[in-house]
Amino acid sequence: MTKGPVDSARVPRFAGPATFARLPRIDEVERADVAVVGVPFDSGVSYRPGARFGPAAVREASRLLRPYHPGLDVSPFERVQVVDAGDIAVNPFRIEDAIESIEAAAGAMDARLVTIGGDHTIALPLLRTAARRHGPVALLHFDAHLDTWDTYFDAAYTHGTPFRRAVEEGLLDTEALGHVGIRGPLYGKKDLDDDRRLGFGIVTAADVLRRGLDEVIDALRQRIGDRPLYVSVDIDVLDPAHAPGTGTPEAGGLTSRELLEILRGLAGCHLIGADVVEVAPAYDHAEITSVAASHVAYDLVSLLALRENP
Ligand SMILES: N=C(N)NCCCC(=O)O
Ligand SMILES: [Zn+2]
Ligand SMILES: [Zn+2]
Repeated sequence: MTKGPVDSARVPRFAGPATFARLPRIDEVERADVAVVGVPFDSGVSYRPGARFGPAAVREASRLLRPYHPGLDVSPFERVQVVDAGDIAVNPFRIEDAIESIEAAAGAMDARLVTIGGDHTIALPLLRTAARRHGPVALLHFDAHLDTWDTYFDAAYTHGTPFRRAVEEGLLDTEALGHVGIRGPLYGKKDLDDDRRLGFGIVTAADVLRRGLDEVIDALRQRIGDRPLYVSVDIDVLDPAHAPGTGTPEAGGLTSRELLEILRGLAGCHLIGADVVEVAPAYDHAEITSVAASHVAYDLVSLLALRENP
């Protein structure tokens, strides 16, 4: 038996403090299979700040989630024990310190994680934890941006650089790396050459439109196979119409429907962990972005729940 969310037929969903999907806190259960954890950290951003408030906004927006996922035909909270593990509290003034704390805290959690950011810097320590458990992992990275740049103002650890660092540290299986949703101006053509050299394949936002979802999903599944897979979702992969509340918005992005369908197309893959990052509520309107992020997180939890044996 699992302990599920607060019953919204008995306690109105707008009452009480918000845990993700109104799930129990980690201290309310004996063990957890899947934990949703927040990382309120945004000291690695290059433009608009504010993703430190992402975890709280996504939890608020997640009050309306319901326990059965018809697209994947699964009741994730019955199938496995899902909890809200609260926030990892990290140093907002020293990025390297914060990265170490995230790595330590994530490594100490005995559950598969869906992490809510926070800016994209946090993917690096999360990938370190994933690689320590599984060896180099396959990565699907949903984002408008490559995030394989080298440095900003000589800083190596920023939200534009986590995946270059991850390749350099040997955390990723370079046979199985994909970006999805890439678009927008770059600093130069070299950005793409560097990215390719690191091992990444790119499905652009235009590819999603032109090739269509089924073909894109097939190609991604072929590239990943049954390797241990980490999924990192920068909410700016969505068009600013679908996610205005983010720090580095780019026109011409995916719809939330497209993103959710691609995620559902990964059913059965060997997902081992995931994050949803870059929700900056101060730029949001009517919870558009945090609602989208809460559904993305729900789909990721559902994908993890589908595969009971991690
Ligand atoms: N990871 C996100 N969201 N953005 C990276 C943008 C880096 C830049 O300002 O060029
Ligand atoms: Zn981005
Ligand atoms: Zn990013």
